[in-house]
Amino acid sequence: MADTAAKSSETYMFQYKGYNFPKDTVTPEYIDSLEDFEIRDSDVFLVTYLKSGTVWTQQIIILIHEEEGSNAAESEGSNAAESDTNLKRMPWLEYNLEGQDYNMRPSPRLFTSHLTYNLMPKMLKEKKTKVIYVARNPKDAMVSLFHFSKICTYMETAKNIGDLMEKYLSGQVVAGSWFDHVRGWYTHREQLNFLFLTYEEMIQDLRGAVLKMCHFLGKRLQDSTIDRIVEKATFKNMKNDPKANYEFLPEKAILKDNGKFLRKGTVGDWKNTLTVAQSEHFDEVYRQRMKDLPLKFVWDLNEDAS
Ligand SMILES: Nc1ncnc2c1ncn2[C@@H]1O[C@H](COP(=O)(O)OS(=O)(=O)O)[C@@H](OP(=O)(O)O)[C@H]1O
Repeated sequence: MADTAAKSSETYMFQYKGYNFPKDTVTPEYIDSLEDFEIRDSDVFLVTYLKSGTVWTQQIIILIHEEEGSNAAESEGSNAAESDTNLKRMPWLEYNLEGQDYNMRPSPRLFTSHLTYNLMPKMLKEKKTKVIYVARNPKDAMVSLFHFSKICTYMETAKNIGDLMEKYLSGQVVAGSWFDHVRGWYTHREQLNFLFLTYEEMIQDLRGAVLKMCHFLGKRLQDSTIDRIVEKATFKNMKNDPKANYEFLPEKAILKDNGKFLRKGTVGDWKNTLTVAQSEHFDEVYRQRMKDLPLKFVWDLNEDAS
């Protein structure tokens, strides 16, 4: 057994305020400091649970803001911060990997976060700050995590999907429970300036999702600009986009064994991974945990949301 697999979960993460942080990436003091982090009306937060389409939506939000500048001129793209990676342009609130002083960033500041609602800056609900929350059906998010755990240096490598599933369903993985994350954000949506999207609707209608985001962000872009954003956000193009594919991260920070952040980008890959019994067990837990939330997900592109 590989060294990494033999290590226990505690070697890789620590629990703080109900959330599981990867070890050595952040301190409790920094997380505490976020409570009073000064939010601006013009800030935009993208919030997701792990493996739910974060870097994809991040690319779209960045492009919407950059292309806005080039809209009138109908140019071939924006020159704004062209050399910067998406990580630099839209950093994680909780993992300040670039060591930026967030207070010094010019508006509008774009942030990414995997945090739960209760860990976010408390000013969030007092401001007009825009929050885009993207959720993915949890079977696919778990399968994505399963593969990611094999290439991610800050995570315990999953022994097998059954073992990961037990941990996933009880929230003993990085970022804690999918159920708690979605519930925490969804139930506070009316107190926030909030757009809820799903990974699956982005797969089914990427242009429609880009338009929804433009509308929410108050950006009126020309059709040709929207087309350009959609094109730059396709799986194929993002995979080859060095500023968006996260292959720029040094191995010690995240990816090992030449692992790819953009793996498959589909809906329903769980069907290739879970046994029928595992899937039924997942469904049972899902039914219990979600029974009072009016959320529906697409689990298979040939079926309606349920
Ligand atoms: N453009 C595009 N189109 C479709 N799918 C995409 C795209 N970009 C990223 N992805 C897929 O999103 C999954 C990674 O999720 P996250 O970005 O949330 O990962 S992370 O939590 O920030 O580590 C991961 O899903 P899986 O392929 O199922 O593993 C990525 O492939």
